[in-house]
Amino acid sequence: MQKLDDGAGRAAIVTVDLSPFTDTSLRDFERLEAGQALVEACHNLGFVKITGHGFTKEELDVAFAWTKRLFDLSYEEKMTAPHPPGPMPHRGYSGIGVEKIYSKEDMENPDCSKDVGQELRKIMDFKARHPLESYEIGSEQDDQQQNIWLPHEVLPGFQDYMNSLYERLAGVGKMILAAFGVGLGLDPDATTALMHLCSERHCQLRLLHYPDIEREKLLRELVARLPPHTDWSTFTMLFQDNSGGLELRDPSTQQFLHARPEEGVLVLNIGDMFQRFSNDHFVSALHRVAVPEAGTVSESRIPARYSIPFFVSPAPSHTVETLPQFVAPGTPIKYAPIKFQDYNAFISKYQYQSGGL
Ligand SMILES: O=C(O)CCC(=O)C(=O)O
Ligand SMILES: [Fe+2]
Repeated sequence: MQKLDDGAGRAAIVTVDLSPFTDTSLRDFERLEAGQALVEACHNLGFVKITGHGFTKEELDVAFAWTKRLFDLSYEEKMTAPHPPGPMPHRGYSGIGVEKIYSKEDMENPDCSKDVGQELRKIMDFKARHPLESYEIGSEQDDQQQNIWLPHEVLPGFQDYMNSLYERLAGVGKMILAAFGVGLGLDPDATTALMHLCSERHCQLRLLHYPDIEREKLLRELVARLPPHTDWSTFTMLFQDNSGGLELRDPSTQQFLHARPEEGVLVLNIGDMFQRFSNDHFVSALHRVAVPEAGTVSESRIPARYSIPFFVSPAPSHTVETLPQFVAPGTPIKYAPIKFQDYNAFISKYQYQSGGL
């Protein structure tokens, strides 16, 4: 484990090496040490950088090359796999509309008022305007939502590659969850409950492209590529290119820390399900994608950014309950049990506003 300085004297995002869980030559005490470092980092901040996850630099280059190939297609080609209107199924391509400019106020006070009608209008507005495009992919074995693929001739090999990437990432998700179990010192029953937080058939792979932005637009107060939100999965594993901009909030200081891109490093943030399961031992991390301040940009455009988040999630029918180990007289239970699909239904009306799953 090493501590990194973010360069501005702020608290560092810890990096944990999980190779003891991928390298079979390593021993139990090394696994224990790595698992404990993971638990400690996520307890303190709600997010962590991870190495030793099993993906090589070359494999990540291939994943980003496919992602770029997808978004380089014409709009008409991408729209041969359109995300249907409404939240379900959450699959296929969502395009860029007219840009939404986020004010500093939007960034600091994401509005989640109770008026659903008004919220839905805002969501439509957000969807139509936010300056990014995405492609959502699930497991081919998902019994609730079917994938929406481009016709083979539009991008030959894309479907097969993305299916294999999904499978690999689901495996990494399971491995990381197991590492949490080791770090927490869970008994077998508690470990079984923990492992339900990752259903390999119900996770979600997202490909994201934030187009390049003219400096002029920055000057007109564009301050976010993605406004602050939490993810409502168990945790999110994210690979990013070297453009930068992902920031996660340190809950003790309320400061956003920049997850500076580093080759081969995966950024993990805790999601709402893990927060409920752990009774706030791990807190769902507020995060956003920022753009540089206009005054600091000398080029006429800031470059495009690509990222690949993978949302590790329980099965929709799974009821997420707080583990008794996290409840004590001083820390009473905070969350009622909830089915993941009910939580999703409740929260998905804010989907495009919150940018989550
Ligand atoms: O692009 C990123 O770095 C963040 C993406 C994200 O937070 C999300 O898709 O929920
Ligand atoms: Fe997110």
